[in-house]
Order: sequence, then C-alpha cells, then structure tokens
Amino acid sequence: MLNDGGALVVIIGAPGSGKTKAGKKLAKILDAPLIDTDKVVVASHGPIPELFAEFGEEYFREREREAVANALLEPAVVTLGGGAVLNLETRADLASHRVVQLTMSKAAARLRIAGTKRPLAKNADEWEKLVEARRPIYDELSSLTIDTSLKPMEKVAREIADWLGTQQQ
Ligand SMILES: Nc1ncnc2c1ncn2[C@@H]1O[C@H](COP(=O)(O)OP(=O)(O)O)[C@@H](O)[C@H]1O
Ligand SMILES: O=C(O)C1=C[C@@H](OP(=O)(O)O)[C@@H](O)[C@H](O)C1
Ligand SMILES: [Mg+2]
Repeated sequence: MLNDGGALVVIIGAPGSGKTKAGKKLAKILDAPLIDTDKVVVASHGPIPELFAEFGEEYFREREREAVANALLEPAVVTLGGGAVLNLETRADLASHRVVQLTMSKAAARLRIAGTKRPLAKNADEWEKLVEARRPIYDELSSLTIDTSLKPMEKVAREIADWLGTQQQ
C-alpha cells in the first residue's frame, strides 16, 4: 500500500551515484520540493565529516534517521544519503513508498568521488566495498534502477519522472 500524502518518490543508492543532483532536477520537473536528508542533518548539526570525526557514525545515523522519518511524511522528492538504508526502520518505511535506486560503475566512482569528503568512501576501493555490501538492500527496496555512469543527470531525472507517470492511474 503506497503512502499517499508522503514522499512523491525516494531516491536511494551508492554514494556519488547522483541522488542529490538528479533529485534536484526531478523536483524542478515535478514542480515539487526537494528534501535531501543529508542537507537537513547538516543544517541542524553541522558538516558530515565533522559529525563522523567528533561523535562517530552511530551518532550520524541517528540524526540521519530523524531526518529521513520526517522527510518521508512530506509531499516532496526525497533523496537519502547512501547509508540511510542501513537503518531497519527506514527500510520498513520505504516498503510503502516509490523507491528508485541509482547505480554507477567503479570507473565512474573513481572520477566522481575523488577529492570529495565522504568519510566512508574516501577512494574507489572503499566505495566498492561499501556498495557491494549494500547492494542486496538497495535492490530489495527499489522498483526502478538507473545506471548513471554514462548518463547526464537531466536524463536520469527525466527517466524517473517518466516512470512515475506510469505508476499513477
Ligand atoms: N549523471 C552524472 N554524470 C556525471 N556526473 C554526475 C552525475 N550525477 C552526479 N554527478 C556528479 O557526481 C558527484 C556526486 O553527485 P551527488 O548528486 O552528490 O551524488 P549522491 O547524492 O548520490 O552522493 C557530483 O560532483 C555530481 O556533480
Ligand atoms: O554512503 C554513506 O554511508 C554516506 C553517504 C553520504 O551521502 P551521499 O550518498 O549522498 O553521498 C553521506 O550521507 C555520508 O557521507 C554517508
Ligand atoms: Mg547526496
């Protein structure tokens, strides 16, 4: 049963796969608000690398869970951080939402995450390990998967919008 009144669509998947950027474009297409849960956490608690360094991952995951629970109640495009699906309550919540997964190749990851500040994916090897471990979760939760490795994010956003169109009667 879909969660009417809540999130219009939820975008999950690997760090750096384009969730935040594609979500922003999708929100424009749908003329809907965007809620990026990482941005919500940062606005209330400070930069993610600092939260990890000062308080640890568990603290970040708790703040992230709060942001996700609130975001899913809103009629918005919701983009999650790559690790948000590690939370069991979030996984249960996602069962009643339209969920799209973005993926990318390791080669694309090498280019996209270089020089960025993701504490758990500082290089492509770390990224690959993380994503391999999470893949079954991403796969189980999502109804649509888009490989963004070679796809402009405008096209990614358009594909999600088109898919959403097919989901509504
Ligand atoms: N489809 C794409 N093609 C090329 N670069 C992309 C694409 N999607 C995202 N990027 C770039 O990859 C980086 C990560 O994008 P972001 O949206 O923050 O990913 P996520 O939210 O999944 O971690 C950004 O620098 C962004 O500009
Ligand atoms: O995969 C992860 O565990 C994380 C992904 C990041 O978000 P993006 O997936 O938007 O990069 C951010 O939440 C944090 O650095 C942890
Ligand atoms: Mg993001």
